Amino acid sequence: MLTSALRVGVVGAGAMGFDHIKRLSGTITGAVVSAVIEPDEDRRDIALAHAPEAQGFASVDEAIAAGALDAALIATPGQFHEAGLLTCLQAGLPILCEKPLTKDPESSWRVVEAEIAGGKKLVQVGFMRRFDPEYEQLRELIASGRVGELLMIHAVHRNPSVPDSYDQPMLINDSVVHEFDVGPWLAGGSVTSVEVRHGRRNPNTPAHLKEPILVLMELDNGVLIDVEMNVSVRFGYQVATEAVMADGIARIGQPSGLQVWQNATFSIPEHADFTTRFTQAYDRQVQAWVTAARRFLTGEAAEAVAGPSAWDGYRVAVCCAAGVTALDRSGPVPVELPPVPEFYR
Ligand SMILES: NC(=O)C1=CN([C@@H]2O[C@H](COP(=O)(O)OP(=O)(O)OC[C@H]3O[C@@H](n4cnc5c(N)ncnc54)[C@H](O)[C@@H]3O)[C@@H](O)[C@H]2O)C=CC1
Ligand SMILES: O=C1[C@@H](O)[C@H](O)[C@@H](O)[C@H](O)[C@H]1O
Repeated sequence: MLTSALRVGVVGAGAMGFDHIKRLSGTITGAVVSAVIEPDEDRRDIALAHAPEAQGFASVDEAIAAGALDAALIATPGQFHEAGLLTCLQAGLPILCEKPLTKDPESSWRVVEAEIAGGKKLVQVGFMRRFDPEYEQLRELIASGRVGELLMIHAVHRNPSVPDSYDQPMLINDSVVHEFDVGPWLAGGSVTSVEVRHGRRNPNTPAHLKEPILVLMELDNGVLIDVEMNVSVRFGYQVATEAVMADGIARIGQPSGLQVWQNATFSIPEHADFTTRFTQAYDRQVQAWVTAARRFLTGEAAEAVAGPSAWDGYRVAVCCAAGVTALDRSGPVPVELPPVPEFYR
């Protein structure tokens, strides 16, 4: 039974894991980083310097065997998520797992099956856009019908640049993965097909990539969602959405902040990367998860989840698989999902 702060073990102390460690040690209430689980010793030591109450471990098994955590935040690269999830589920730990849930639909399904077998909802997936205040407002506006029925969504997802390790499927699996979650969440429907179009290549695009791409999702309620996925824009990081409704439009993700007029020029700052664009979303996501995990461990709640579930992670993995197929095929690729298991309804 949990009587004090939630002891969180952070698995993976790279870019996102380190960011979450600082968040958990600073802004989040009701939690403490009790374990930094990271095979790279240098990274582990740097992270431990920001988590004064934490012990360091090289693997999840060691940390669990030492009884060092009440809950796990998984921030390893996607291909390692399944192993970490299955180990933590086996130990009955609440888990916040960074996106994607796992690397493909088959492994995501195994996680869904393991969670159902355990009988408790323990897995929350880090689709943090659902916690961004503007996305929340847009969803509420669409659902209210105040501007009429939703017809289409236009989305842009622009990164200034990407590392050499970022390959063509990552346009889908690492980046559009967010739109596959948040688009249907906004529109209140389920994706039935995905199409990818390649237009003129950006001369700034790294030699091994072919982009920008345009991704078109068709939903079962007739709504179309298009996403410009563009990872060589140079000017900054931009994620913006326009919802077209019967009686008007609504936009989120527009530049805001200090406006400057100088030398016959008007400027507003733009984000350089996702860490500032989605600061509030990450903070609110982690706080909601900590609160839910605490309520679960004290017996006040039946589940440890306050956001996207393992089912959402599976559903998105199926969309990503269709999206990767669509990268090399003309026309729409169908998305076929089994019925939502009773456990997730
Ligand atoms: N929600 C968002 O906006 C973002 C989410 N992410 C997600 O966060 C996750 C991590 O991404 P990054 O931090 O960029 O990766 P990274 O490569 O910077 O860090 C990953 C760390 O995990 C460690 N690691 C690898 N295998 C491990 C294992 N079995 N146990 C413990 N540690 C292990 C590595 O040594 C490394 O330090 C990915 O799933 C990625 O998709 C990344 C960027 C933004
Ligand atoms: O998850 C993220 C990165 O991994 C990805 O590479 C970016 O495109 C996304 O905008 C960011 O939120």
